[in-house]
Amino acid sequence: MNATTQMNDAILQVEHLSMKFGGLVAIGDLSFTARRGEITALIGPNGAGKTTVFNCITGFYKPSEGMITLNRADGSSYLLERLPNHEIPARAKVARTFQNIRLFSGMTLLENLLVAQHNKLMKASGYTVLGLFGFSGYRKASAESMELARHWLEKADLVDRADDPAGDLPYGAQRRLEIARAMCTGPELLCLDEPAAGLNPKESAALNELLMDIKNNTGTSILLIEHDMSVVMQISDHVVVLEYGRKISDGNPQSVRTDPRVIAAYLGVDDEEVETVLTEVGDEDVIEQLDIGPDAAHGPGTSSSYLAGPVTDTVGHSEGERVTVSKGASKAAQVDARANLPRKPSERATAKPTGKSSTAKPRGGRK
Ligand SMILES: Nc1ncnc2c1ncn2[C@@H]1O[C@H](COP(=O)(O)OP(=O)(O)OP(=O)(O)O)[C@@H](O)[C@H]1O
Repeated sequence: MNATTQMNDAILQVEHLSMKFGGLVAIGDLSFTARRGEITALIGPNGAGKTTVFNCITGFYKPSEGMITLNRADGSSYLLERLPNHEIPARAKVARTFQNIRLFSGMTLLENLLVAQHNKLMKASGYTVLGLFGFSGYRKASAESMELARHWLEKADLVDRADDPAGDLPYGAQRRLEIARAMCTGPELLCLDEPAAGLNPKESAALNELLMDIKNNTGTSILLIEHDMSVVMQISDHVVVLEYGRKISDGNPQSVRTDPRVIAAYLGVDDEEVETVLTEVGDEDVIEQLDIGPDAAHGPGTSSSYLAGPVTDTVGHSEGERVTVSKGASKAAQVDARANLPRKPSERATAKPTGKSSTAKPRGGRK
């Protein structure tokens, strides 16, 4: 694969992105790529910086440093951090949904999908009232908008409720309507912020089906923030993991799932599974870490600049050795530090589960 092909394969390139809020470094030197036609998931514990990354991509925040490049299928590229906010959906073709549903709840489902196409319709009217009645271009655009709205209502399995107010829909259906509305803008990159939050298993399955349909049958690539690991593991092609604003893992779902740094930072798997995986990688120290629970001293909210800081901390090791890690080090960094310790081969071979039950949970709860 040559360099040009690789460039075209990347719909989104995030390079050395940093976002600071006063003394708080919410994102620190983050780089990753989302490939065209794939579902890329951005995961990490609460406060890891996922929504901040979305806000930088979609123009809500201007990053402190770094470059965000959107490569459209027609070969044009846009530096999103330099594009005015309103041009990001219109020119770069990036659409997003939010953690909190933002539908027009008093409008019908159909009206919600037509409003999303307002710009296209206004353009076709020539921006005049006369245009609304006189231009054949407007009538054609209007018919196309209705057709597109109907298409996405069908895809979202909502066509039977087209004339109901959006606010009357069950929660899972509202989530699908939001995605349908975003798809009516014809995005090349669809950014979804926790689309499965609050869904029951049946609604979650319907969401997975809709997202797989988008992936397989449209040219739209998906970037997804999600806490629901059943969604992430089932539909993602590529997973990027953040902790304290830094990338700690990047790969396919299977490799990320078994990465000890991820397990230590973001316990999105069953307790038994955590122990099995850690035993397989021979790291009993991490299991002990998990039993201690979340590292409140290093968590968000307790430090005004927890990514930076030369202060060091000395951590006792079960075999009497001592590992020095930076005081602000994340659990992932501590796992890395321990991984560098010399170990006797015989000890590695005989590593056994401790039999202790891991009690640590992902930091914080869902919003
Ligand atoms: N506008 C802001 N001003 C100050 N701090 C902010 C702002 N937005 C985000 N932060 C801080 O940046 C850090 C990352 O927040 P962010 O919401 O991006 O995390 P997240 O990974 O999306 O979390 P969650 O999973 O809970 O949604 C947090 O410490 C948060 O308090």
